[in-house]
Amino acid sequence: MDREAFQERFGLIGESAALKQVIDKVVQVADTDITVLLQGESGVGKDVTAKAIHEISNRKHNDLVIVNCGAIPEGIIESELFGHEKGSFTGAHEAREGYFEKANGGTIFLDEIGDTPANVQVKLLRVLESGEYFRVGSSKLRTTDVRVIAATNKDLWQLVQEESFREDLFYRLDTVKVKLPPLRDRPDDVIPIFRKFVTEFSAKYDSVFKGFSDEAKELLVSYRWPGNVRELRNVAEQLVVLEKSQFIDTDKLQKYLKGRQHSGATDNLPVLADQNERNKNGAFGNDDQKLIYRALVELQSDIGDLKKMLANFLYSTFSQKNIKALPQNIQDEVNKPENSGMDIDIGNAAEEDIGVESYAEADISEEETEDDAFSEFFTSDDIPSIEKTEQFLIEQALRKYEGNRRKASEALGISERTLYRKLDQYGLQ
Ligand SMILES: Nc1ncnc2c1ncn2[C@@H]1O[C@H](COP(=O)(O)OP(=O)(O)OP(=O)(O)O)[C@@H](O)[C@H]1O
Repeated sequence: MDREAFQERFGLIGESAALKQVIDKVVQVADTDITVLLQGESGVGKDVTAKAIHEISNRKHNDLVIVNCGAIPEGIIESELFGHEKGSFTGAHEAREGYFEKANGGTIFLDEIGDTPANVQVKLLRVLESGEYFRVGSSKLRTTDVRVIAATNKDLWQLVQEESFREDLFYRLDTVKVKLPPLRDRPDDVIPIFRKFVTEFSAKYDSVFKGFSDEAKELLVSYRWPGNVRELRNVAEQLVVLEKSQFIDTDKLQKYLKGRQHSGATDNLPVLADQNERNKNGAFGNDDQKLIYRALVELQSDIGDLKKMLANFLYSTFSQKNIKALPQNIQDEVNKPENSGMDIDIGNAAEEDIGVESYAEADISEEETEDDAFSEFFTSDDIPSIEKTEQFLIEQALRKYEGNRRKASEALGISERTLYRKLDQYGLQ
């Protein structure tokens, strides 16, 4: 297959020398079993290229298994990749094959490979070198025959320098490196790709804008496109839908680009108020003020949550003696009833009955407190309602297991899902 046929078949538009070079290399190696490392910023086309390589390889009749190594929680990535045996960890009710097993005979695409945890990197190296691996919880050596395509938006060599990526794995992956250049480095590609998206979206939404001014075209080409082709696609879609029958000049186009026009610290602000959107005194307009206000309120609430989390953590981790050694303002926060891990809503009378308010203040051990609370609660003359008892037990269980909901639900003999529902029902955090 030649370059033009490849571009045509996979809809990869572009006329820049940089893209042509990339495609030539891809076509050259696609029909082999060689490992390919795709490198490039987010949205440059790594995913679509990996799929294309598989589609024209001699493995195309078998599976292409796509794994986003950065999206799988660290605790389960090994079993996801290599599978596990029944009973090998809590929750492993059945034996399960992993992605390498599924991809046997086909291709595995390891996206965001730079995010693979260190303990799994060593196992990846082995399977890449010899095709050998073990399921979690098994000592039986298995083999798989996979072609590996990996992708990263990070500089893997830099990760090696920082010792977060194994050097041997780096060299193993670095066999054929395909660097997909960012869109800003191939301005010749912008208009052709944009045209393709506009045609597609116009057909999809039965909508079209009237045309484009020359200045607007220039702006499209000179814009930095931090989100690369994905961002260009989004802009095309928005213009087709939101600017139906309109003529697009730079002002109109700016609306869809301006949030990302500038680079630097202001990129992190929720609002980028353009000078021309401010009033004559240079003050922010109404909408800007609202957005800034909303952002500040959210920030305040986030800080409040963080304070609570920290206070809860300190309360459950530190002894009262240690808490007393903390600065007074932190002690005050920790000793607030809602942060002392005892924010159950059981009414004042019941609180007094079981001595809840003394938890944060008394210099007594946790175990004594729990025992007291239980005996007082259950020997009280007033029979507490089932609801109050339930709340009390949930709170005690959470307290005993330091907020660990899985352990608490196990102790209570209910599912974790039921526990969540009850916490919600009783307004407990
Ligand atoms: N040259 C191109 N011509 C047409 N469409 C393209 C081109 N390059 C990329 N695209 C499209 O841009 C979008 C983003 O591409 P893709 O998902 O492959 O990027 P990526 O590099 O894998 O991004 P990420 O790292 O975020 O996963 C997709 O819709 C893809 O089809």
